[in-house]
Amino acid sequence: MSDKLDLDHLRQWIGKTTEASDVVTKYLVMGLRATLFQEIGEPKAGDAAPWTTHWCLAQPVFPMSQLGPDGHPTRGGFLPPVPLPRRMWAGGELEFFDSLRIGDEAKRTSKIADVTVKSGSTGTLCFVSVNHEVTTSRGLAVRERQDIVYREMTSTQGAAPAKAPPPPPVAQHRESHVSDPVLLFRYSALTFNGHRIHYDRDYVTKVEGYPGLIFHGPLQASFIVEFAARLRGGKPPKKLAYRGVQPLFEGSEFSINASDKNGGMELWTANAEGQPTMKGTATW
Ligand SMILES: C/C(=C\C(=O)SCCNC(=O)CCNC(=O)[C@H](O)C(C)(C)COP(=O)(O)OP(=O)(O)OC[C@H]1O[C@@H](n2cnc3c(N)ncnc32)[C@H](O)[C@@H]1OP(=O)(O)O)C(=O)O
Repeated sequence: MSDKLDLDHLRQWIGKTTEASDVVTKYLVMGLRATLFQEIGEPKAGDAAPWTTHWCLAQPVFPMSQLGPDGHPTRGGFLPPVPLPRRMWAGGELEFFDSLRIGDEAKRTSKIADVTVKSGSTGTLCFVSVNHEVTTSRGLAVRERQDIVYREMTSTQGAAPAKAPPPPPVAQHRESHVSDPVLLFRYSALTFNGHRIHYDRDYVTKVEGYPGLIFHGPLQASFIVEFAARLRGGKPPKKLAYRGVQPLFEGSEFSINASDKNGGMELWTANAEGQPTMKGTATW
């Protein structure tokens, strides 16, 4: 475990809150629909936005001088100053109560819920969980827990996997697309997310040691939510718990998969080899 991690200090951030609000616009909805491979249409005031539109709203805006080396705002403001260099979106839980609609003013309240340190197969991991609630004039729209993970640099990060992966799972429902850097750029722009691992190939390969640009966790979760809702006649899951299990890299086919289970669904995104990259369990 990293000796630089002062968990007692980092846990002083638990309970810290912040609020922000934003308006759902027609062009945001069109841009997100296009990025999620949906029909763009000509949306008008009052029309429902994609279910995870809240991730595009009221994102933190900082001057360039206050960004860290990874392109995110310097840590130690709302988020604790975790001294591990590689940030990832680990997973979370989403609950949907109402759609966001064009013209809505949405208010998000956020609270640091937990900070923990674990020892993973890839080294020391520091998880920061943030609870968010998004409301409109009609009431609560989305409640979520977002888990961010910070990883250390390891000398083996570029190494080949130690053992062969299991056979890929077979899905009852499957949709596939081809990814490219434009898709990732579009999602970074829609979410005002400056994280370099999504668009700066030199940085992601030479500094963070991954083999290529990385799909955003929330983009994969958005595909999962929209796929689940489509398979259930437009109704989003009441609850989706999801976890990124390995990075999904640019430049190849990827798929969104679902199988019915216990009245709900198991859903996952998968890479070109069919191996899951994000797994979720949805209930209605
Ligand atoms: C936006 C945005 C950033 C991004 O979008 S980054 C891209 C999306 N995210 C990913 O691609 C993450 C994919 N996942 C991984 O690379 C690995 O799963 C990860 C997170 C590095 C962990 O792998 P390990 O093999 O090191 O971990 P273990 O499986 O050995 O587990 C150790 C303990 O940690 C818990 N854990 C593991 N993964 C998760 C997870 N995703 N969420 C929550 N907890 C996790 C696991 O249960 C073990 O816990 P124990 O209590 O059992 O010890 C942006 O930055 O804005």
